[in-house]
Amino acid sequence: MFEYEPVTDTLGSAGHALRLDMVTKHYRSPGGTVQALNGVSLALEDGTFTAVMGPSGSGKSTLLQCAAGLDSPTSGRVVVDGLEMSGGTEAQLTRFRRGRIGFVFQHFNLLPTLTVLQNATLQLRLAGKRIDRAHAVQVLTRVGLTERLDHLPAQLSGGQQQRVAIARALITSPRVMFADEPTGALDTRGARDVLALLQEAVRIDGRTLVMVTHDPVAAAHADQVLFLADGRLVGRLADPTAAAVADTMTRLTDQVAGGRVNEGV
Ligand SMILES: Nc1ncnc2c1ncn2[C@@H]1O[C@H](COP(=O)(O)OP(=O)(O)OP(=O)(O)O)[C@@H](O)[C@H]1O
Repeated sequence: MFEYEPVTDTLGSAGHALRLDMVTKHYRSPGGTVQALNGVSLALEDGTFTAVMGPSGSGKSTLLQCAAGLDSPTSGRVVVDGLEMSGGTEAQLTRFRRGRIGFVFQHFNLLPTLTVLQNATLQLRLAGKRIDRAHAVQVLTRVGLTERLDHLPAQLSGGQQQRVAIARALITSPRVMFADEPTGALDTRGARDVLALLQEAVRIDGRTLVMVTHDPVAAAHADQVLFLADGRLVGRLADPTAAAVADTMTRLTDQVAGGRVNEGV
């Protein structure tokens, strides 16, 4: 029996792969309390690609960590696949994430002593699931790594390592995939390949993707861009172009510098 109860309130989660209701996150630091997130609410439909942007320190990584169940909000709730995730023990959260949530990190987070195939199937192994080698090879073929199954991460380029990380996330068939600066450590070509694969995960497999990025070109691959400033959502751009994203970011950064965040972008 699963520990988390389905959400049956009047706000309605139907069709929403991910929903955040008034999520706040406060950190205690030597200088006092930092309000990293200040009442963030959003609802993302199935099979959509959302980029999250904002000035440094605006709360992007905190938002991703809380939405992905890697950290707990101070208040508010996170609903994935119609089930509330907030709260619970670390073991319960880990079980909840399995099969629902995939994560792609900026620095790949591969284990250096495991091969490509072993890294890609690690989550299944940790969950005690049977490894379907044919399926794993199929996913690795799709990300262009058929010839590299027995290589170690150190024998791969950055772009190839990130493709292993994408395969690792895809193999568990998650409802929602989170990517934190997935192209931040890659050259232009590596970044382009990774963005194409992430787009494919949404368009072909119907995954819901949330990606934090500083790069307007990367953000322009998404269906929409959400802008954060001082821990609040302050704007949204649908069908973004790189130029429109860059322009909005410039205005937002100027507003933050001038203390005019509440004007919206
Ligand atoms: N563990 C922590 N302890 C204390 N403060 C934290 C912690 N993590 C984040 N913060 C603070 O919370 C705020 C939001 O940080 P966060 O990393 O989410 O921002 P960001 O938008 O991702 O920034 P960047 O673009 O620079 O990566 C910042 O003021 C940061 O200093």
